[in-house]
Amino acid sequence: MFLLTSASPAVTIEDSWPGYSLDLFSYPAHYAGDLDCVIIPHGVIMDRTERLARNIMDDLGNHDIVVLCVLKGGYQFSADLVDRIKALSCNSNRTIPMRVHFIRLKSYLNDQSTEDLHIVGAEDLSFLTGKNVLIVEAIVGTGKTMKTLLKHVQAFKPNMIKVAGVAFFLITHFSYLSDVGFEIPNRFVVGYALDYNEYFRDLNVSWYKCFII
Ligand SMILES: O=P(O)(O)OC[C@H]1O[C@H](OP(=O)(O)OP(=O)(O)O)[C@H](O)[C@@H]1O
Repeated sequence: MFLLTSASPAVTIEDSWPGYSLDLFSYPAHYAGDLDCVIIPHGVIMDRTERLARNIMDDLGNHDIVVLCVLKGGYQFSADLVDRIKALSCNSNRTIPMRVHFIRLKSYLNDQSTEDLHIVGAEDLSFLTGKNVLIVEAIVGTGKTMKTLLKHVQAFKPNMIKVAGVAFFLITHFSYLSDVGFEIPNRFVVGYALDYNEYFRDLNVSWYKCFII
């Protein structure tokens, strides 16, 4: 079993990046006053996701994969990434037969990562044995969630593991991240399925810097 790492560099959002003014974009009125700025507009996330899909195809084309979506934060990225892999598969001679499964991990309370990390559902991942696994996560912050998940998945002896994520913090450098969209400053971000105590999951699909903390 091996872990594919460092397939491509990420787009770097510098610490000094002030973000786009909220006035330039639409967002739900019930979040007025809670948000600071738009860090990454939706279109940019989509364009980057398309490229990640191509990188994954280049690495895994013709090998069937099991996509393991990390809920809840990973659901939007997983849906978008799988869509793009499917589109590439439909339009080329190289295809990836895919199966999609979900696993839920929960660690954050307010803006703090807690020691109390739970894996909910799909505890028996024996269907991963001998398979090529693509773990799809929204964000890697402290890395605790991913380390816990990797240990859990590795116990089922898959053939290969790749980790795709929308973003990781500039301060974290983990060798197991193979396809990451963006390196971002260590700020609390919401939107694109990321929450703050379950709020903001209904936000538009860009990423916003959260103002309330
Ligand atoms: O690298 P870490 O510091 O461990 O943090 C990353 C994790 O935190 C968030 O999940 P959360 O625990 O908030 O659960 P959720 O996805 O259900 O919102 C996020 O979706 C990642 O899974």
